[in-house]
Amino acid sequence: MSRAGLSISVAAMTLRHANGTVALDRVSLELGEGSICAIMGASGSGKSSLLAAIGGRAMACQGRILLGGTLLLPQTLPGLRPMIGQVYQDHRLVRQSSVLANVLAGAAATLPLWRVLTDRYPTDLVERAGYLLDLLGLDESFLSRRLDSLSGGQAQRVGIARALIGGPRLILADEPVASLDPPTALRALRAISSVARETGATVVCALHQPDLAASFAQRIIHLQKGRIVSADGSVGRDAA
Ligand SMILES: Nc1ncnc2c1ncn2[C@@H]1O[C@H](COP(=O)(O)OP(=O)(O)OP(=O)(O)O)[C@@H](O)[C@H]1O
Repeated sequence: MSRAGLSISVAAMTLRHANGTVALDRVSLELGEGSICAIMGASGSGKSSLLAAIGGRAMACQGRILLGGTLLLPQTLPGLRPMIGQVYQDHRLVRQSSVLANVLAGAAATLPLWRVLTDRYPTDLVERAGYLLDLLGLDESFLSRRLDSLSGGQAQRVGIARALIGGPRLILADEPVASLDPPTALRALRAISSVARETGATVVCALHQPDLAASFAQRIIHLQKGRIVSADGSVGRDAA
């Protein structure tokens, strides 16, 4: 599995929420394909808003975003979305479904509809789900468990596996280790970066822990009140 990651180009982007709050203020950012970037900043600084904008979940009111050279617009989003794996801050998992079904949902967009509707997923994909969960520290006994029987930290790792299973060219992770103890957090970030290296995916990840960001990312971007106040490191894999 080797495909190029998506480059990211954000130019003078301003994002204003419906209530008038300016969450991002003229943010510009260039990330090379396959690079791993951490976004840091205090609560409310705009990390989730930036990830939402790049993931096409919040349209910029000014500026532009290009993913792999394609301008992000409502009409280009359906083509881009299957290339993006997203880890949400609030997990967005189906509590009544099994762990396996939740993970496989991340690959649904890449499969023929009949497979999704009949719940008949390719064997290699089911094996991949087990592999990813194992990488994240959840053994195969978790596959058949209902999501609502899991702890918060276990559920968070299911959300990570769901984002990774479709072989995304871009991984956007919003505080993916917020519910995890330090060793498990490190393990989860290593799982994300090892899958990204394997597939060539670009990664943008919001984190609160400076030590984890330093060990995980080639580049760290600091946000403050919706603006980039510093961006360490260089773009692309050469900074590894
Ligand atoms: N749906 C929304 N409607 C209105 N304002 C919002 C909305 N979502 C976020 N905001 C505001 O936008 C700003 C940026 O919020 P954002 O969630 O991006 O910050 P964050 O850095 O991810 O914070 P945290 O670390 O707490 O998750 C904040 O002032 C927040 O109150």
